Amino acid sequence: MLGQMMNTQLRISSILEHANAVFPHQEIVTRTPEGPVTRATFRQMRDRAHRLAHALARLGVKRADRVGTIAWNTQRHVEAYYAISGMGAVCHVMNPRYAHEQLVYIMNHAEDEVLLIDRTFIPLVAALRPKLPRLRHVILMTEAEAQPTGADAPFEMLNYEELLAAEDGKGDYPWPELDENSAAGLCYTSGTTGNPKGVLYSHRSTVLHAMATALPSAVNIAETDSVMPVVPMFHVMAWGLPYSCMIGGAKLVMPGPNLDGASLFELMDAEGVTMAAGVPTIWLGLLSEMRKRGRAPNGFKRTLIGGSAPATAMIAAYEGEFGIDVMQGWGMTEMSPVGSVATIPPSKAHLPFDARMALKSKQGRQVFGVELDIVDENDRPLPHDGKTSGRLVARGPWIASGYYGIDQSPLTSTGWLDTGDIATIDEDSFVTIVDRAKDLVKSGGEWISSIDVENAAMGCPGVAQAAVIGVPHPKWDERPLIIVVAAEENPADKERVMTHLAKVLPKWQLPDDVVFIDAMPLGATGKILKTELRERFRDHLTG
Ligand SMILES: Nc1ncnc2c1ncn2[C@@H]1O[C@H](COP(=O)(O)OP(=O)(O)OP(=O)(O)O)[C@@H](O)[C@H]1O
Repeated sequence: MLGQMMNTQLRISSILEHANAVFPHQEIVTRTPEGPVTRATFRQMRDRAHRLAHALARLGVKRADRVGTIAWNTQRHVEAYYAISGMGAVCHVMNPRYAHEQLVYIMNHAEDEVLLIDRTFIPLVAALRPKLPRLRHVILMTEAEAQPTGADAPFEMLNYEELLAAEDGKGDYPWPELDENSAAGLCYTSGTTGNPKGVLYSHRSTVLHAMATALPSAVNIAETDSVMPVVPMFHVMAWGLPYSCMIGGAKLVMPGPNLDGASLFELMDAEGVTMAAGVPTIWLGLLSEMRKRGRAPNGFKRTLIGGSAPATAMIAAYEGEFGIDVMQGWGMTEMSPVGSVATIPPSKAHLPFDARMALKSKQGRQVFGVELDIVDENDRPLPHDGKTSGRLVARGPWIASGYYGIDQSPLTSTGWLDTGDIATIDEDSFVTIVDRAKDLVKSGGEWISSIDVENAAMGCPGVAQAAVIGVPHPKWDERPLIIVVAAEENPADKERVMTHLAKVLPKWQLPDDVVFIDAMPLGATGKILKTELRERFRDHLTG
């Protein structure tokens, strides 16, 4: 017997219409790539998204066409998210930090017909343009009067505001009644091995992911919040925040291109940001700015840190020095991205500070909708005892079942997504990522977690950043090498780092050497690029 409830479809356009109906006066604030801070209400933004959809239709965009974006976190980019997906086309976000040949591959593979860009990326697109035969229009997201001409416009660009102005008075765009499984968004993983792979989100997966992440047991997004997604909109749809904030009714504060600690602090302070989200390297910058000023930005209460493991020392500094609640999130492009969030359950709230910080250093518990498990090499489930480690697998309605346009499956033999991470899960469902399988240091048949050694090093005074890699060793196959960026104040030296590590790690896990560098190489998403470090220091122990 079937239930008798309506089978209305989950669509991204319904998020926009809901926000317009229920939170019409809520604001989106942007520090634009041009500099000034702009603001609009959700209602104004919704009307502009309708006009953009009209304009794209006039340019010939049809259902299922791919429309690319290379843009910062801005109001116009959010409008593009809603207009493109709402009209039934596919919003293809691209990371401008990818290598040129990767971007050319991605855009040709996705067959983008129209591309929306910020002015920062004119030189980048000028270099790519001759290699993009399918691309019909490039739209520059800037004011009409700021549209470049002559040598500043090396290829033909339409102006975003002129396109919108031409649609004035047209009224609402008739959002099509799409099947909820229709494609809505496209994001390519960086593909540290081989070509990038496209993950194709649907309306259903996007809406469900946004609803689940907004829940109090996950990221907890409310109308009283002012949320700043520092995580770029070109990286896994800014972890779904442009959707979940409009479901929850939270004010959106978009930082544009300036992501240094001082710029973030100023905008957060002015806009009363209560919750901000980004990768660990961003929060190191903000932490040092807060220490310089001796205070946190006005109203700042919580931060969501994910994308790679935040050091326990940093979590403890946010909480201990500034009273800011750190939530760690774990996930991946193939998972829309959120899989788990670490928050302290009431049953553990009485624990001493260090024990609570240790719990927050785990990657947290699965959010509703996602099932997580660990398996052995034959895909057989392993015990959730907090000790046994295995390959972390996931399944759920916002987890990829394949890649766009290529015949390569990310699934295990039992149909779960293989995340490429090695993890333990305890009796309370807390997941601990031991390491990415490819980052584990394999020393004489034993595995050393680079995350554990990095965490230990980050607790050493005078260490600003630490990365551990496995390098070839004549006797043990691989041994850990630690690469350190020393803090400006009271910088650590080799002896201090090794003495500190010897106090907290077993002897066999101690790195064979400490190397100091001026700055960590960062990948396209702001994570430390271990592939580059491995390449650079491959011969360090063998000469
Ligand atoms: N909180 C976290 N703690 C530890 N690792 C994390 C965390 N969040 C994400 N990760 C790591 O990031 C991975 C997902 O990365 P993502 O999908 O963003 O692409 P990426 O880092 O660019 O990698 P690639 O494109 O090469 O697959 C996870 O599998 C995990 O290894």
